[in-house]
Amino acid sequence: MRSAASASGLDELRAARSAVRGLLLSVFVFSLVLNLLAFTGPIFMLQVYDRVLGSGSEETLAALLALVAFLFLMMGVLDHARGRIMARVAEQVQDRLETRVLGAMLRAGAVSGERGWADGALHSLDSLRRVLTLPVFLAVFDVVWTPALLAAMFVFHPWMGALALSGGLALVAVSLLNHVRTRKTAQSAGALAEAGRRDAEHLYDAAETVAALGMSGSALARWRARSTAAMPALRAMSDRAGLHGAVTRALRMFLQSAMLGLGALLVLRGELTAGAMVASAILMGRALAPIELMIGQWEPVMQARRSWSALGALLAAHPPQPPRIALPRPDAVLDVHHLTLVPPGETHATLRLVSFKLQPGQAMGVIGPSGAGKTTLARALTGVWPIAGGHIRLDGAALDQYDPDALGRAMGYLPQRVALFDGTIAENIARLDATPDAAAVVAAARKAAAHDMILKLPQGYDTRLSAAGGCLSGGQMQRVGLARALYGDPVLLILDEPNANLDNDGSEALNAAIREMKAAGKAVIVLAHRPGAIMECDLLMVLDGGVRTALGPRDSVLEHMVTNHTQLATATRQGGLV
Ligand SMILES: Nc1ncnc2c1ncn2[C@@H]1O[C@H](COP(=O)(O)OP(=O)(O)OP(=O)(O)O)[C@@H](O)[C@H]1O
Repeated sequence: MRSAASASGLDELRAARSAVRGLLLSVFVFSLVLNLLAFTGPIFMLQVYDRVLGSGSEETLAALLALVAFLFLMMGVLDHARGRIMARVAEQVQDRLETRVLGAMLRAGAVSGERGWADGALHSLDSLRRVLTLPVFLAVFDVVWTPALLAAMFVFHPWMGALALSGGLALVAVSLLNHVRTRKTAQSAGALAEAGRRDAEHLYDAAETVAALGMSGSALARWRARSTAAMPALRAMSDRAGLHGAVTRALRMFLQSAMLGLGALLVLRGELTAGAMVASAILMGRALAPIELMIGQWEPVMQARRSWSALGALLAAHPPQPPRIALPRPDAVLDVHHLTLVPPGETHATLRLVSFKLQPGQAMGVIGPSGAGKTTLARALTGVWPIAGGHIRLDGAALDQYDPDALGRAMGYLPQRVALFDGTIAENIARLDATPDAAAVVAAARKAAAHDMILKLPQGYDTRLSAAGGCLSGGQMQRVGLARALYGDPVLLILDEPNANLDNDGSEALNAAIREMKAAGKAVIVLAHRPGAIMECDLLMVLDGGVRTALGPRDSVLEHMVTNHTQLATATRQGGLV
């Protein structure tokens, strides 16, 4: 079921793998040659023991040594080249997937707000890239030649072949047994370690609150409890890994001695030459090396397998955006009809059958108590949350008919909690544009009354900010956020609690910006608690419990509310209402 759900994502991953097929083929060919060259040592031993020692010819020994030196040099060169090619394979796979994974991750974050997605996806991509550069991946190319090397040992003597084969099978059996016995512990240890890491990150993000509210003792105790809970599983894993390592090492060393012992017995019986005995021991080492490597590095391989599935699921959940025909920049005509929205992952609608229209030059305020659905409406209007019913049309086109980035450029959005990015103030205002338009940056800052405030900073527009705002106060961050919303002359401006952190000057500048937008034929929506923010609004919509309870010219809606309120208060005083 899981594979069906993530099939399209896995197809994308397979397409990335197919793109490096040529490079992988060359690694395969190199591996073939390398495994043929693996016979160099055994053949040399055969020649030395069975020919040179018998004939006593120093010239033959010198010639053989020169040949062997050349062949080992070739092996070294090919092995190095193989490693270099794999590094390029990893680079290309990452290059092909990175943007797509990051895009899917951003969309996942916008919809679910879950930070775990982000960490998980980047970690998965990194573990895929890493496994491609590990020797264990090259061992996969070598292990296919193991049967050929074992067959050569059967040619020396069937018993030698049988011993090597059963030795290899014993190594694999020990590892499979270990894997089966530790699988559940490994999963729970991994999950607990991951949860502990997330906990620590959340604490770090909230470090200021933790310190200010004297929570460090209880926060650390909470984290410690989780970390202690993970210890037994981690200890069991480490003990098992140690035991497994010790058993496989002992088994491998015993196999080497057993091979020489069996060889010696066969030599004594005259069924094998001394050269073949030594050559068999070398061949066995070579044949079992990739198996040992794969056994030793099993965990990164399993991790990469899990990453492959996780990335497949992420890509399937957020498929590539279909190419859309470029629509002309819209006019500020907004038509929202019977809008119904269910937050991602929820079952209940938080907006129901909400309708309104906005024309160029109009500004509408949206008020309502906490939890009424104001921010939800902003998320729907910006196209961040998918709608469950009804429609939103901007200049006649549904939001998903626009290219998401083009739609974003046509809109200005000031969220309730302004998030800034690592970068300069200018880059932040220019929405991280690689080639910001300086004049437009300054114009947007002026409209948001942020220009003078920015100039007073030591580096002005080049002051570096961090995601948490850096050196800016809450009100300054909100002004920079407003300037960013106004950058690029948007046709529709959506402001969520825009004056929450503004002083009088800031509030006045905000109202001036709304006036300017209206005069330029743009539309503005202000979602607010505080009346100061809706001063410039012509229309007012009241939301309550996700439902529109009033809509009309601002003053008449307010008047109606006041009348209702007065009647309500009078009725309550007179005991008319329960
Ligand atoms: N990410 C979310 N997932 C699920 N439900 C959500 C999510 N965000 C908000 N809600 C729910 O949607 C409803 C409307 O919330 P919303 O944030 O839109 O209210 P609001 O009017 O903006 O409130 P406030 O004035 O306090 O900001 C609330 O009942 C809230 O619990």
